[in-house]
Amino acid sequence: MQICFSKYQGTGNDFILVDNRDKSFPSENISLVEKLCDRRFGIGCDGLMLLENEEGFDFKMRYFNSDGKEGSMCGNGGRCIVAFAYHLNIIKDKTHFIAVDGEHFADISFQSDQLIVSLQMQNVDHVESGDDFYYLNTGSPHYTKFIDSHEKFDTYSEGKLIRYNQRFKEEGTNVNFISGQNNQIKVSTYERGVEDETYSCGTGVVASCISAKKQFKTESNHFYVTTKGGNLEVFFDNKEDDKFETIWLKGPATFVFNGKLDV
Ligand SMILES: N[C@@H](CCC[C@H](N)C(=O)O)C(=O)O
Repeated sequence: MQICFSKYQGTGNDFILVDNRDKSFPSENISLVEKLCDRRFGIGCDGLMLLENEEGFDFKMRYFNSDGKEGSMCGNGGRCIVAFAYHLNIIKDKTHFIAVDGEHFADISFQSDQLIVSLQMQNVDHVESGDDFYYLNTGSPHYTKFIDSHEKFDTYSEGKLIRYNQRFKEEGTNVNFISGQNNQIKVSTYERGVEDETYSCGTGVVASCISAKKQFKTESNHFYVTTKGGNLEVFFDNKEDDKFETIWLKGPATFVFNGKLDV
């Protein structure tokens, strides 16, 4: 069979996008998805997404990590599939779609020629605070830890140690390291399912901003985040201690290329 795909990236978190409205993609074939995502033997990406039809919504997002398994919510992936739906003329500048963690709203805007997607994320109503970490679910599970500096910091090795510790080895977790102060932070992420550091992780950046709000007790609910692959903004309402609502993740979602592959 031939697979037609588009490659997108959101702050360096890169994805294969397939229009699967005809349901022809063999999504149960884990080894095929894994091979397509492989950077040496396939197209190469952090994750693969299928855009499908769903009644009552503009589309349905299905996300697979690069290990080939269907994953939890991907924030940068969510922003990229909105750009994909826009380029397929399925939506205009606003959308309402469904993903594994529930419904999402998103808006498209342009800064110069750059397409920007603002994506509304699920509310967060519980944040575990440990001695030197926070743990919360922003659509995907995230462990967050503050570090003095990212200079010479080994996100891959340090992240892997936490992801495979006694607590997390079965289910896994994504692990984020945060430097900076108040509402201006830098975030690096080890992603489960990719089992590597990625250039950016949207749900991880949201989790990191909520953690920074708690850690620095800052007044601001609008955060500016630097990742290895670019800049993101996060803003939310926080009227009660651990309740974070109307959470938005904003940043560029960029088309890279189209391709066809015989498999
Ligand atoms: N890169 C993603 C997170 C993807 C999900 C994660 N790897 C998991 O399955 O836990 C993002 O941008 O949020």
